[in-house]
Amino acid sequence: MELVDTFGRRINYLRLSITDRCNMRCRYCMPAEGVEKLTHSDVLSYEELLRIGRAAVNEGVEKIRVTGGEPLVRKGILPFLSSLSALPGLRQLVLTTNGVLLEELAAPLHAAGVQRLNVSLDSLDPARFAAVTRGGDLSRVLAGIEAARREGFPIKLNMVVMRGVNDDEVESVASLALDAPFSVRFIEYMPSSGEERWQSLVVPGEEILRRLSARFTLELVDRGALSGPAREYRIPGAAGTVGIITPVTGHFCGDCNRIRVTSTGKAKSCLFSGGELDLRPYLQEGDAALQEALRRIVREKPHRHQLTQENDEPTPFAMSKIGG
Ligand SMILES: Nc1nc2c(ncn2[C@@H]2O[C@H](COP(=O)(O)OP(=O)(O)OP(=O)(O)O)[C@@H](O)[C@H]2O)c(=O)[nH]1
Ligand SMILES: C[S@@+](CC[C@H](N)C(=O)[O-])C[C@H]1O[C@@H](n2cnc3c(N)ncnc32)[C@H](O)[C@@H]1O
Ligand code: SF4
Ligand code: SF4
Repeated sequence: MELVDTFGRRINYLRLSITDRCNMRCRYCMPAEGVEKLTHSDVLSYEELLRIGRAAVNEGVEKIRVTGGEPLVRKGILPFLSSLSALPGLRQLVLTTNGVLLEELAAPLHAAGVQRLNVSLDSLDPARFAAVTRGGDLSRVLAGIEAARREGFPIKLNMVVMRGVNDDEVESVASLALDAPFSVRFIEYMPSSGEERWQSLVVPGEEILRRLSARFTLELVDRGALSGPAREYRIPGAAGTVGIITPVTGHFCGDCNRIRVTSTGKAKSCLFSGGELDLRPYLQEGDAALQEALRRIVREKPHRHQLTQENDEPTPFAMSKIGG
């Protein structure tokens, strides 16, 4: 089976959010307070999430990224990941985390079959890190990244670049790729939670690249079939790579290969726009119904999002609920 949308894009990547809770409150992702907490019964059980994963794999999905909220705060995640990784036909099980709990969980995550980790890292300055994440402890995240490295995980580091907040650190964060095999990615800030004047925080990917080019020689790397949205560059002599993710200024929608499912069971055809389908009623039926629901969401996938820096309409959605 293959999932192909109306624009001929093959959908082989599912981003599965398993919780909307988090042990940090990054200013670009969650409001300081007033996030309505989902109750236990709102959130899908692991059994239901596994059924969704299986249905997606039966439809031709080859890569599942587990995300959140912070996926590592949900109890019982390890047996769930083991079951997910055992799905016949799944080629990649990967996870995005803020790294806070990685020091203790890197080894069991590896044993559970997770193949790669993406870790958020927005500053190398402890005070600034704490400010951006509203209380995050940089030393724990760095210890987590180190533990994941020792465990042999390929690691991508994600930095959301915000003008006047952390953009002066682009070069120093990129330097992490010189000696260690990290793939360091700089992400354009996207509007979240309907905020105003978000445009002033966006540092366009081309500007980030210009700054990196002034410091390093950059050689474009070819993209693979299961690759995410980043444009990646090699620095001659460096152990890792650097890259940009440009959801605002440069559409990668033409190559989009993914759908999303939230922890409450809402399937989303696109991060920003397009339809949402509640999978709960389909979970009451057999797997065939669930697979048909996934085909339906793929049919509704929009060509691209309408977000531009010129667009003043704030987008009313919470990244932490969708999983990025
Ligand atoms: N607009 C948009 N942004 C995305 C999409 N997929 C990922 N992102 C953003 O890219 C950033 C990094 O996402 P990750 O969770 O690390 O996943 P990824 O980049 O797909 O991961 P890889 O498959 O390892 O390259 C996050 O800020 C996401 O919100 C997408 O389909 N559309
Ligand atoms: C929502 S988080 C969930 C996983 C995990 N808690 C983490 O922080 O990596 C997934 C990704 O979305 C990114 N993200 C969240 N809000 C964003 C925003 N407003 N603009 C760009 N990226 C954002 C984060 O940096 C992270 O890489
Ligand atoms: S980006 Fe990740 S760590 Fe930060 S608040 Fe959102 S879910 Fe939590
Ligand atoms: S904005 Fe929508 S269509 Fe574009 S890459 Fe992201 S999910 Fe795909």
